[in-house]
Amino acid sequence: MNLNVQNLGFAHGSTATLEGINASFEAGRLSVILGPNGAGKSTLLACLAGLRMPNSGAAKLGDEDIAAMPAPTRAKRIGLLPQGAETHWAITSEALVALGRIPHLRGAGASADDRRAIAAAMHATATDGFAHHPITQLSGGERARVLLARVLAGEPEWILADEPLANLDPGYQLDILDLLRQQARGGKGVVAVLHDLHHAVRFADHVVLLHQGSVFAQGAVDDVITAPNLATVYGIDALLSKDEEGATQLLIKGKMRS
Ligand SMILES: Nc1ncnc2c1ncn2[C@@H]1O[C@H](COP(=O)(O)OP(=O)(O)OP(=O)(O)O)[C@@H](O)[C@H]1O
Repeated sequence: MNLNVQNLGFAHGSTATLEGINASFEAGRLSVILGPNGAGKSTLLACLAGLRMPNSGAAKLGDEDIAAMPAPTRAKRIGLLPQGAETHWAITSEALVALGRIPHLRGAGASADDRRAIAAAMHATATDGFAHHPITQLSGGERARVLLARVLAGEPEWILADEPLANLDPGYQLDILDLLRQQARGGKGVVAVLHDLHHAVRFADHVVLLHQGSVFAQGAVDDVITAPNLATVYGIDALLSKDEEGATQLLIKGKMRS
């Protein structure tokens, strides 16, 4: 089942943020939304998660309008890791991850399934080592992984991650990207907003490049992350080539000279 947006428009007040967006995201793929600051990436992700109501068009899961889904159904099917998510109360990591099971609870406390899902999510994100530590005493990177574990614990069909690599060191960035790719290989739909073009080149199965609230290009990495597209959208001078194994390599040389 795919996640798709049809002629979607969204305005913050009277200012149009997204206009005429048509895009399709397939389960089993790691899709990446790219675009400069303010292009509308988070707003699009919020529409896909059903947290923003489009002013025109629709975001759909298969044929179902996401904005019209009952919230508990939506929360079971679509897990969102918001940008810059923070926690200000001293809940333990494990208790925070357990909150990801709320859509599944039936009032009788945690089931064996809940405990298994929580343990699996903490193991996958390497957060089990600080399961009993208060979240307020973790580093930014550790906290980011716990917040991702919370999404995974809900075992949603779709994982929407808004800048999931913020605060992570390079090693953990690769681990999280690997984890998101594994989730996609396992059949889930994964849509991540990223800023790092190198990561997008290396990990994305599908890219949607936004520019000023519209889709500038979408498709396979090699069709979207091209030197002319990067020059227009980001104003950067980039060189793309293939290495001896056929993998795309990106070199950002600098800003375009005007
Ligand atoms: N709550 C809001 N009220 C008014 N305008 C907003 C609000 N949230 C976002 N915007 C505006 O909508 C536009 C798109 O914002 P959005 O956060 O979707 O962009 P983004 O591509 O995710 O940016 P970034 O890479 O900086 O996170 C921006 O111009 C932003 O200023």
